[in-house]
Parts: sequence; structure tokens; C-alpha cells
Amino acid sequence: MEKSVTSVSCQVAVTTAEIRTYFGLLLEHIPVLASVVTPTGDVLFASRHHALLFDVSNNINELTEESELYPASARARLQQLQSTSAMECEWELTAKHKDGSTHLYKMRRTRIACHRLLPGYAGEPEIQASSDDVIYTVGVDITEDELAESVLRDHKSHLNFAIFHDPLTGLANRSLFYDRVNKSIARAKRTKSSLALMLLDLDRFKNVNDSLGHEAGDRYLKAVAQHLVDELRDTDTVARLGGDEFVVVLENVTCSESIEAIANKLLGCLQQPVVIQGHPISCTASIGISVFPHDGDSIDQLLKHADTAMYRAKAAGKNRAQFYVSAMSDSAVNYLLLENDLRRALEQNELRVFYQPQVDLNTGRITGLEALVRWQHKDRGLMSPVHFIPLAEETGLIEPLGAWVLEQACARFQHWLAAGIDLCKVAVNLSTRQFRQEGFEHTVAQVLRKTGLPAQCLELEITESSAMENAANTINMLNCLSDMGLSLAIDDFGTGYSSLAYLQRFPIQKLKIDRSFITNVDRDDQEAAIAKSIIDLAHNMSLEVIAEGVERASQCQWLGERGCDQVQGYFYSKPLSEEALMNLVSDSERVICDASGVRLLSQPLAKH
Ligand SMILES: Nc1nc2c(ncn2[C@@H]2O[C@H](COP(=O)(O)O[C@H]3[C@@H](O)[C@H](n4cnc5c(=O)[nH]c(N)nc54)O[C@@H]3COP(=O)(O)O)[C@@H](O)[C@H]2O)c(=O)[nH]1
Repeated sequence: MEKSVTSVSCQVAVTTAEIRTYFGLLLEHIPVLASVVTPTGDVLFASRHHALLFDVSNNINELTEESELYPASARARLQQLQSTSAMECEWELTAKHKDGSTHLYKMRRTRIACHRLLPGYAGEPEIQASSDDVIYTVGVDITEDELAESVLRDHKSHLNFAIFHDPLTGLANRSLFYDRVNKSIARAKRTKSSLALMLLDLDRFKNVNDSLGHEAGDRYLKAVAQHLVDELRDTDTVARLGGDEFVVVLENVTCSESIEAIANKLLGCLQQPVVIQGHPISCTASIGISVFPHDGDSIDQLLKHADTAMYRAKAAGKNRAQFYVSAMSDSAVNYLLLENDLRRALEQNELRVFYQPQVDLNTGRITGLEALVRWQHKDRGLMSPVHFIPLAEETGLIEPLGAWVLEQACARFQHWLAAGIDLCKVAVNLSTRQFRQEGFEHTVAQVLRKTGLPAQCLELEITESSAMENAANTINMLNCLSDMGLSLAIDDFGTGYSSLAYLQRFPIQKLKIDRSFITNVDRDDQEAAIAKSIIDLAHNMSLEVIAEGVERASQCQWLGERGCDQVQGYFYSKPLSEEALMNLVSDSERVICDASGVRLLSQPLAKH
């Protein structure tokens, strides 16, 4: 039967035969899986697109079973759908094409009563399935949409990660840390529990960067992050706030002992060496701890107080954990004021150098002077270096300060030499930071040139711990300095961890026994044993040995009998200002000046 229909848009009359042709073309080219089947699965129509599917015949017109329109992998699902009486359902079909590509189709299967498809039907929608029905299915390829969406999802999650994590270590960054800890504080408030915030700063991390480069430094920071994550529970928060500063938050803490135990566990694991570029590296850390609600009820307050405690841990010798106590805040303010003051002191010449004689035990002759800095503070009076050297080291001010002391001591000693006062040599203390300063040997050479002091009149003292820290670099620097003709001493010997293998490679002339082994050397067997061992060690290595902190004649006697070469201490003289030293040298009751040099007669302390 030919039937005339009218296209609404172009008002052109078309015949049913033409419609079939168009419909055939449409089925041929439409890029969708389209089919019409009976409830028993007989195919009435199927689009050509089905032929693209793997497992499906190219000759679509010959396919009679609905199952033949789909790959074998989809047939079980199809069977389920065929057995359902639902009028409409949606499903996803993942199917391989014959070209090997995998596609995702969004399928919609609708069951409809046949008579409703006939022209002129305007009845109620069918809600009951019947054998008279037909089922048409349309599947649209959504592979690209899905791909785009998953790229977008990935992109979003990467972006999310980048926004909230530290790119180097992958730990939470400051923003995420604030977010998490604010929630932890809210939880702790609700449950009336405590939480501990630990601020962890690596000690002397700069040395790793300076000696092995930033790449090694970055690798070390990553290893530290991993150590922290490994040691803590998943529920604890670990973040990197920047540089070598990390923060850890522990929830539901019950007592300070358990917090301390965790802090010590972290300190211990950080001491394990990490091998980077073939070098075993280990940095210690200083940890400041504040506890909610005791030390503050906001994250900023807790951080500030942990920071104060952390600085206190550094000042107390590093590699330790320190709880915040409220009295620290006052001294933290003092510390800050002192830092500004110290900068000013350097500019306004408030620093002074004092000199303490070193004496040959056999002859009583002065064999040298140790230069010791003091600060003539306008309000606090004459300040001991113990109150400002750690601060100067922390802030980097030690570099200009140390250079100033060196130049001052060399200039003054040269001045005395020129005036005919020969006190053999002047010893100057070097801090680790100063010693590790790039081109430090040039600074020393420049000072010697500028002041005219012969190199053999200068001795540089470097502490045992600083010499052994990165000993390979120490050897290079000590060789440079030794080549200039000056002498080198290891200070505070016995307090660090010396490697004898390194010690024998250092071009040094002297070991200085730390005061802690001299205090009771004449009364305590253990101290005596250590002091004696150091004296023997020095002599066996053909080094001179000097004992510091000698306050009594009995100590002198003990040391003299054990072969110690020199002593330094209040027994002979306290550190003296330039004027006081000159007075001592010209005091005929205390010194004898003859051809053998200046001999210092031991005097009771009360006289000074
Ligand atoms: N990097 C630099 N460090 C310096 C410099 N000047 C000093 N220092 C270091 O500061 C620390 C404290 O020094 P100071 O208060 O001067 O104490 C020295 C002596 O006064 C003290 N001493 C000497 N004899 C005795 C004694 O018989 N009893 C006693 N109780 N104390 C005594 O010992 C200090 C000398 O120590 P050392 O340097 O280890 O020989 C101190 O660590 C200084 O090194 C500086 O310019 N740069």
C-alpha cells in the first residue's frame, strides 16, 4: 500500500516506499546500535552498526536471533534482559570492535505494545508486558565521553593532590595541615580529649645541601618524610611546612610520657643513616611539642608554642624533644630582642676579645693565648659568649662575628709582637658554620695579610663534633689552613664521637681535653682514666695535649705527672681584657720574663 505522508519541515510529499528507503539508509549509516526484536528475540530490524562488533556477522540482514547482534561476551547479560518483563531498562555494553578497539555503549531497551506503533493510536500507555509487544534497543557509543570524563576526573584528582600536598615529599602541605588539625581540634573539644603537636626541624640540614648539593638534600627530605610516615599511625597527621620543617599531630594522647616516647622514637629513627650518592647521611632533629588544650586552643597558638619549644631544644644542644612551658614565651621574646641587639652590637663595636693564657706545665712559660669573645652590652653589662654564641650560630651572625674576632685577635697579637711582647701564639675558636663557610681559607689568608701576623702565630680551634661532622670535607679545609703555616687544635676533645681513622688524617698539632674530664681528674678514677687515655692517645699520634679548666694546683700536679704538655684555666688566669693581660705580663710578682719567654707563676685565684 502506498501512502502519502508530509514532512513537517519542508512540506514535501513522500511515499511509504521512499520512507523505507530512507529508513534503510538511516539504519545503514547511523552510528548507533539500533534493533527491533520480538519478545522471543527474533530480529525485525538491526542497524548496520552492529556489524562493527567483534563476533557479529558482517551480513546483518541475515541475522535472525537478537543474541547474534552482540558479541559472545554480552550474551549472558542479554539473556537476563530478555527474561525480564520490565518495560524499560538501561545498561552498559562494553564491546570490542573488529578493528580491536574497545567501546562503551549506553544501551536503552524499551518494550512497547505493537498496536501502539500503528498510525492513529492515541490510547493510554501500556504498563503490562504482552507477547504482542516489540522491543527496540538503541545503544549510543559513549567511549569518548567516558574517556573525557575520566581524564577530567584524573585531572581533578591530580589538581586536588597538588593543591593540598607538598610536591617533594607527598606529605600534607600547610593548607591541608590546617584543615585537618582544625578538624582534630574540633573533635578533641567535643570528646574532651588532648592532642599533641610536634614541630620537627632538622639540625644542620644546611650542611647536607652545602656539601652534597640540593638534589641530595631533596632526597634526604623525602627519606625523612618516609621515616615519619612509617613510624606513625595512619590516624596521625604528618605535614611538611617548608624547608626542613615538619609537623606531626597526634590525636587522643593520654599522658606526656607517651608523647615523649613517640618523640624519642622519631629522633631515633632519624639518626639512622640514609645512603645518598654513596654517602651515609644522618641528620639529627630538634622537636618542640605543644599540647591542646593546655598550651593553646587554636592551631596558630599551638604552632607558635611548639616553635618556641623547638628553638629551646636547639639551644639546649639539638637532637632532643622539648615540651613547651609558658615561661619560655618571655625568653623567646628576649631571644628575638637579643638577635636585633647582636646585629647592632657588631655594627657599633660592642664586642670585646678577652685572652686567656695557656701555660707549659714543665716550664711555666706562656705558650699561647686563647681569644674569647665578650659582649659589652649597654644594659646587661659584660655578657658571656654562652649567652649569644648559640644565637649567633642559629641566625648566621656567627660568620661576621667570627671573622671580626679573628681579625681583632690577629691585629692585637701582631701589635704586641711589634711592641716586643712575644706570647708565642693566639688561638681562635671556629664555629662549625664559620668553618664550613665556602672560601673560609681565603678569609683567614686575607686577615693574615691585612694584619701582618705571621701564620705560625695563629692557632685555630675546631671542636671535635664539628670536625667529625662531614670529616672528609674537614680534611680538605684543614689541609688548606695547614698549608698556610698556621696550627690547628681539636677543642672539647672527648665530648664527641671521634673516628680515629679520620683523626690521624687531620693535619692537626694539638688535642684539647674537655673541661668536663679535668674538673675532678685528681679525685675521680673514671675522669682520671679518660684524661690519661687522651694524653696517651695524643702522644702516640705525636700531638701536643692541653687540659682546659684547670683551677687547682692538685689538678696541675696530676696532669704534669701524667705527661700533659700544657694547661689553661683559672689556676693561672681567667680570660683577661687586653689591658688586664698587659698588666699581668708586666707584673713582676706573677711573671718572670727571661730568654726562655714569659713564665707565669701560679697564683691563688683570689688575687685576680
Ligand atoms: N665560635 C666561637 N666561640 C667562642 C668564641 N669565644 C668564646 N667562644 C666559646 O664560647 C664558650 C664559652 O666561652 P667562655 O665563657 O669564654 O669560657 C671559656 C673560658 O672562660 C672557660 N674557662 C677557662 N678556664 C676555666 C676554668 O678554669 N674554669 C671554668 N669553669 N671555666 C674556664 O672555658 C671556656 C673556653 O672554652 P674552650 O673554647 O672550649 O677552650 C666556649 O665554648 C668558647 O669556645 C669565639 O670567638 N668564637
